[in-house]
Amino acid sequence: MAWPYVADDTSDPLLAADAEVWQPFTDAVRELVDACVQSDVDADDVRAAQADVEAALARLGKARLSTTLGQSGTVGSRRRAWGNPVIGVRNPIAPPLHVDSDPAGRAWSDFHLGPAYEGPPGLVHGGVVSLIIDQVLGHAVGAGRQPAMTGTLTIRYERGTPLGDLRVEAWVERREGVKIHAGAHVLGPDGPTAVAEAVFIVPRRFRDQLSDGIGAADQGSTQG
Ligand SMILES: CCCCCCCCCCCCCCCC(=O)SCCNC(=O)CCNC(=O)[C@H](O)C(C)(C)COP(=O)(O)OP(=O)(O)OC[C@H]1O[C@@H](n2cnc3c(N)ncnc32)[C@H](O)[C@@H]1OP(=O)(O)O
Repeated sequence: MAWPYVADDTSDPLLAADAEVWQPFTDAVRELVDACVQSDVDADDVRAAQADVEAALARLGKARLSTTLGQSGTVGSRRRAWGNPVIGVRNPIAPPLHVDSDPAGRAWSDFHLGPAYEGPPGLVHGGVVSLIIDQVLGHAVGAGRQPAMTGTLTIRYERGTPLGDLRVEAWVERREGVKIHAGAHVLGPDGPTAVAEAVFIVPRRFRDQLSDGIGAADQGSTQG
């Protein structure tokens, strides 16, 4: 099976210009989501705001992409993860996280989660914690430039994760053939709130293309 991306020839300057338009718009929609869960105005204001949102929807709905943002790419398989729900430039669901990584297989991010991500009162929804851990694990594993997918993800929720400023760290622990074992945790003001173990798998369909980079030679530990 081929790469699941549709290549296009969008240049870097065009991409940057596109981001300049969409990023502020997405930020505004994210604030709208926050207002949706936090605003305390009366019913007339809510109805008036709904009409404004519906007008915006009519304008945006005039044209639609033929693929998802994740499927569209650029020449050379460079990916445009603009629709990603954790880091996407065009996804207001994304907090968004800015994730740093290094080639040794470590990834980390300092981020903020507001009331739109609440599960238990004042705490982050466990599924959101898992979403963020999965993504940042993906960056740690992807730092080795191997396209791998989460096979198994185990999370131990040590204590509630408070809404607010948080940090996530992930690291590759070892590679065993097509399996990449990795770990991660989310840190709140009082230390780790959730600790994860994961096994990423290089899917069968990618193994032939990557046979040089996978195997016993990749064994190693980079716990961070
Ligand atoms: C180019 C670089 C770009 C860099 C860019 C950087 C940025 C990068 C950011 C990405 C950020 C995304 C981060 C989100 C990550 C997701 O959310 S991924 C989405 C969630 N995961 C899925 O949807 C996966 C669904 N499952 C599958 O597609 C397939 O089951 C899998 C996992 C690919 C495995 O299928 P397969 O390739 O056919 O595997 P198979 O040959 O049967 O088994 C191979 C080995 O793996 C083991 N295995 C199979 N399945 C599993 C499993 N689920 N658990 C544990 N072990 C398993 C088998 O037992 C076997 O082991 P051995 O017998 O060899 O010892």
